[in-house]
Amino acid sequence: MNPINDPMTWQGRLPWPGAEAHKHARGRLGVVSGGALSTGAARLAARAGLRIGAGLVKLFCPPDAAPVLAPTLEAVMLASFVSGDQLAELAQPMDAVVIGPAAGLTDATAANVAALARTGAALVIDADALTLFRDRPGDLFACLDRDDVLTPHEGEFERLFPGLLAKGREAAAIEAAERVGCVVVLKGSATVIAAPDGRCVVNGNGAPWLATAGSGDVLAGMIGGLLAQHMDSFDAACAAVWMHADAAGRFGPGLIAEDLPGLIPGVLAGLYPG
Ligand SMILES: NC(=O)C1=CN([C@@H]2O[C@H](COP(=O)(O)OP(=O)(O)OC[C@H]3O[C@@H](n4cnc5c(N)ncnc54)[C@H](OP(=O)(O)O)[C@@H]3O)[C@@H](O)[C@H]2O)[C@@H](O)CC1
Ligand SMILES: Nc1ncnc2c1ncn2[C@@H]1O[C@H](COP(=O)(O)OP(=O)(O)O)[C@@H](O)[C@H]1O
Repeated sequence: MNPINDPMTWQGRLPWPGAEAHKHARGRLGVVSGGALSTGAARLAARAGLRIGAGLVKLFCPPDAAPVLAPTLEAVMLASFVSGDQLAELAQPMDAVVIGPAAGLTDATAANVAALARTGAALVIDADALTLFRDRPGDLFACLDRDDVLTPHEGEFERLFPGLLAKGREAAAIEAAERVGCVVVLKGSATVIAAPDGRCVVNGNGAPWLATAGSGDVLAGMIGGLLAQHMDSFDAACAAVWMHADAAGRFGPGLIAEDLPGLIPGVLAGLYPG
């Protein structure tokens, strides 16, 4: 049995802006959007990344999505790309990038993952960017390094690591993290967070209100927002998972994913040492 995800273990390493902070110094987060009919998930992730403290958040979208996204955005910035190479160019200045939420199960998404892996950004790989590699998981694993974070639910985990869940969720997450060489967040009512060096914790403040469409997209943005602020990937995953659940618990019945980013300031205030 691995330890419970205890804020005491990461609270002291949460990133807070110093007096001399400016937005670029706080950390830049990119989020890749799907096409015109699939922009909501990336917007949820982007807003969450901004709320958790990334100084600048930019959505990267295919050209058809730009006129859909532009009228919906305020603080979140926007740029469009036509190829993986162009996405990599846009992502080059980013400290972290989230890809997967409603990205599309397409060759273009696979090419975008490979292109992002060529940048220095830490990656959060979620949803479609996991599922699309079900028949060729090695192609995804070749793109990863130890700063990156995979965020599968059990269905997505089984697609990448067939049969591994039979060992139990904790053992499965630990073995998966060792295999891929990055942090694995196996989501569920008791989310397991495992690092390639064998660290593993189980989240204990899970709230069933999170069982609602889009809540995983918000979590991906929260992890990305902490990675963008140069938090260690395992700490970032642990902190985001706990804060995500704490936010849901504060709201309770009726929660929808759109509510979560606006609850982050209250959660942060409870952790702020100042
Ligand atoms: N606002 C937006 O725009 C949103 C957009 N979204 C985007 O939509 C796209 C498709 O999303 P999706 O939900 O259809 O895909 P996925 O979650 O793979 O489910 C497929 C099947 O997997 C299975 N399954 C097994 N275990 C499971 C588990 N623990 N949790 C969940 N499922 C589990 C289950 O099979 P079943 O149990 O029904 O047999 C299920 O039917 C994707 O791009 C996503 O990012 C969403 O994020 C929502 C908000
Ligand atoms: N019963 C539950 N108790 C606690 N957390 C849950 C429960 N069900 C889902 N969650 C959390 O909600 C999120 C759902 O993410 P995901 O399945 O990726 O949804 P989506 O793709 O709709 O965003 C995960 O963080 C998961 O841990």
